[in-house]
Amino acid sequence: MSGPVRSSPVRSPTVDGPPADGPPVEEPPVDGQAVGEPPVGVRRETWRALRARRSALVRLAGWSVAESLPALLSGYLVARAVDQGFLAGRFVPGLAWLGLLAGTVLVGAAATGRVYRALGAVVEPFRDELATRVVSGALHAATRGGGRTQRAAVARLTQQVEVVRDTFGGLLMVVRGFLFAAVSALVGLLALAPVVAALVAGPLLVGLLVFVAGLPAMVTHQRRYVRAGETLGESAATALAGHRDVLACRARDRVVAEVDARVAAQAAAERTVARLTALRSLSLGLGGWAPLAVLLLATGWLVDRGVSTGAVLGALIYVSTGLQPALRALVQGVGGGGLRYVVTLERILRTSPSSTAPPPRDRDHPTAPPPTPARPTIPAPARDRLVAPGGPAAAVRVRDLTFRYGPQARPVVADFSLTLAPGEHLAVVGPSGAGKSTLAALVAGLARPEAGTVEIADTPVGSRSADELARLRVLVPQEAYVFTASLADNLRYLRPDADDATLDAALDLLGARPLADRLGGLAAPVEPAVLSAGERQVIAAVRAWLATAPLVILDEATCHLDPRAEAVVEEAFARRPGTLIVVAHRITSAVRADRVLVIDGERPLLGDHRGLLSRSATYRELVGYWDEVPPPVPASS
Ligand SMILES: Nc1ncnc2c1ncn2[C@@H]1O[C@H](COP(=O)(O)OP(=O)(O)OP(=O)(O)O)[C@@H](O)[C@H]1O
Repeated sequence: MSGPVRSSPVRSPTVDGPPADGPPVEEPPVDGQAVGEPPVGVRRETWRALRARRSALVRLAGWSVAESLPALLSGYLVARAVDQGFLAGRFVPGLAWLGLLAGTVLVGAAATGRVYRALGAVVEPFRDELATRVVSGALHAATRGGGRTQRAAVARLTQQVEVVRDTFGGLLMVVRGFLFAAVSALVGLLALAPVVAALVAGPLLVGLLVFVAGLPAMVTHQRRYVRAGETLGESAATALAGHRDVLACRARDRVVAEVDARVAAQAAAERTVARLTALRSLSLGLGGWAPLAVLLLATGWLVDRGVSTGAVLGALIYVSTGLQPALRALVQGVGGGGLRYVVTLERILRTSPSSTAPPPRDRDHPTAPPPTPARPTIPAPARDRLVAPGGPAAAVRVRDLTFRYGPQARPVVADFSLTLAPGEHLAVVGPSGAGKSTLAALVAGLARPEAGTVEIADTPVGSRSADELARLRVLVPQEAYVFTASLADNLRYLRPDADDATLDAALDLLGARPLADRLGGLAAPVEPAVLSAGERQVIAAVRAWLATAPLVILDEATCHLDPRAEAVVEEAFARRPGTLIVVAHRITSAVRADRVLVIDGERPLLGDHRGLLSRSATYRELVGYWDEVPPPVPASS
């Protein structure tokens, strides 16, 4: 029974703790960003990246000066061409001034290529740093969390690194472009006539102020929009990954409603972001268009005050070809890519630890992995209860088992002990990823523990051959193995001496008769590819039921069957002589078992269904996913 639609954290289970049971531990969200929080370290990180590349920035500035030459001289040269050339009837000097302007344009174009080269020297190392940070963060998280990286999270983060790279480069270009264009234009205007510069600078400043004042709100809503997109993605991915559980626990409507709500939230956030673009248009209108209007309106007044016609024309050129495009690029670049830069970098910094900060180490053993917290083992009274005094030997005895998937990984099973009496029926439940299948593999002798022992029928399973293990236990995994041969051959695989009557009886008992009839009887060929997952599970279940091994472990082996067919199979196994462990994915499996082992992080518990309902919040939470059971038993029962 795994927790549906809940992506559980990787936790190390041990079996049974004290009866008291605290509230379930909630995993902190991957990103704890609350909407409206100020950027975390984005400014600091950006300055650090810029300071670390000072020489590249100096080169960038140098080439930017050369690139800005046309912006600096255009109005001035045009004014000269008009005043000293064309208006005075002297075409050759007029054309010479324009020729000079063409020369500056060529110089500027040549410098633009160099600008991009210098830009790469600033942006690319920053991107590499972030990529390193993301990858090492994911590796550390994986080694802390049991060996598996969150592939979706890493893919998302690396995609975000590319977004930061692009937007960082874009931001540098537009801010730099605006600064050089604005300074060039203002210097040019001052050279033409200081009064013209004053007329242009006023509205330009107002437009800039409006834009800067609106930036915090834009950042907040952009962040909300990004977060909404991610929440929607996570929610949809979880729902997809858990669709089997969702259907099994009839939670479809609830999950659809949840995903719908996320879609609506993202749409609302996107609408707000779109509305805020109006603020950008306002600042562009004030800073870019108002100076033009002011100049045109003031033309007569300027000429009366002795400003030449060429100077007025030159001023218009400064505004329309220099200031206005640069301001538009700034407003659009900062309001679009710039906001994405802030929000995306902020998320990377939150999600991935700094690569310069080493992971915590044991001081005495510098190469030791991070310490894992001590975990409780089954207390003695609980262990004793499982074996009747003076009764037969234990069917399964697990002692102090510890297992991890890699030397640096956190243990999935730690100091785990458990004893099952012969004939006992145990259900193992817990959220997805809690370690149920790992435990099943360890008990079956398929995984080798780092420490501890497993005995089945008083026989240690460690270093046994496959044949010896097959005599001790049968493990039926979720993906049933069926091979191309007759149905009878498939069923006899673990018990070659079974006669047809035995096979027929097993088929009837496990509810597999309709399938056998449809296939054409025991002698009919079985083609695995044309069977459904449920049909393959039925065949594998009958085969396991026929085996003579004293222990059967069903690891979600009936998950593709409907509840009624599953009940038939499990009841057949429960009546079969021997011990049964069921990794359960429906509450009915837990209700049927003698005992239930709840694996969930640091507080695993062992008990029966009713007892666990009254004393385990985790168990109640798991049960709450299913609507096919009666409400929890009150604490007094
Ligand atoms: N081959 C593997 N390599 C590395 N880590 C693994 C491997 N198999 C499982 N894990 C990790 O071990 C932990 C326990 O996994 P396990 O499959 O035993 O959980 P489970 O409770 O059976 O989950 P589910 O109900 O989803 O099958 C998880 O964190 C999982 O990511």
